Amino acid sequence: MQRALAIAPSILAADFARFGEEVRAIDAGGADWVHVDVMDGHFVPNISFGPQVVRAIRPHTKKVLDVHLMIAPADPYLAEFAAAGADIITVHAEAGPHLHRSLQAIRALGKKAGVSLNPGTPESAIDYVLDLVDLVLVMSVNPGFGGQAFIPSALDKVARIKAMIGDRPIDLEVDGGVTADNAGALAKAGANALVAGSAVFKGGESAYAGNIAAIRSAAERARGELV
Ligand SMILES: O=C(CO)[C@H](O)[C@H](O)COP(=O)(O)O
Ligand SMILES: [Fe+2]
Repeated sequence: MQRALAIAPSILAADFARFGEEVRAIDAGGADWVHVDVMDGHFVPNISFGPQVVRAIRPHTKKVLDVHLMIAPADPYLAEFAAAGADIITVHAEAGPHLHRSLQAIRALGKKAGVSLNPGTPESAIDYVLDLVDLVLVMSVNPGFGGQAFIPSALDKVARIKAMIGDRPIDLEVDGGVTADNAGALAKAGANALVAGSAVFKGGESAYAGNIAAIRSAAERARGELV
C-alpha cells in the first residue's frame, strides 16, 4: 500500500511581504502540505524566519504545516514551533549530537517527528531512530537556499531509504530542485512527499495551481495512479 502523495510548496520561494495571501493561494491551488523552511545563519549560510512566521501563517490554511528546521541547536525551539502550529517538525541529523532525544521531544509535544539528511550524509545516520520518526526528508540540494539544481545522487538515496523503511508508516520526502521533470523518477524511487519552491512559485499567482498539478501528475503517473 503506497503512502498518500503530498505536494508541499516551500514558502521560501513566496513573496515574504505577502505570506498570508501566498499561503492561501497555494492552498487553493491544490497544495497538500505547506513547507516552511527555518534557517538560522549558523547551521546553514542563510537566515529565513522563525516561529512567529509559523504562527502568522497558521490561520491562513488548514493544510499540514511541514516545518523544516535548518537550525542548530534545534531542541530549545521545538516547543515554540509546536505551539505556533507546526504539524510536522523536522530536524537535521547533522544539527546536534542527540538526534534520538530531539525526535522523542517532538513526539512528546504531540507532533509528527521528521529527520532530514544533507546530501553528504549517509542513510546509516538514521538506522537507530526509524522507530521514532514519522518522516524522513532527503535533501537533494545543500540546504540554505531555494532555486538550486537537483543533486542526482539523491535518487539512489531515496530508493535505499525506502527499502530501510519497509512497511513502517513513514513519509519519505525530497527537498531541493524538485520539478515536474524529476518528480516521476522520485516517486518511482519511493518518495511520496515532494517539496517544491521555485517550481511552484513561478509565473505569478495564476500559475500556482498548474505548477502544482504538473508535479502531481508526473508523480501520479510514476505511481501508477494515472494512465
Ligand atoms: O529546504 C530548502 C532549502 O534548504 C527548500 O525547501 C528548498 O530549497 C526548496 O526550494 P527549491 O524547490 O527552489 O529548490
Ligand atoms: Fe526545505
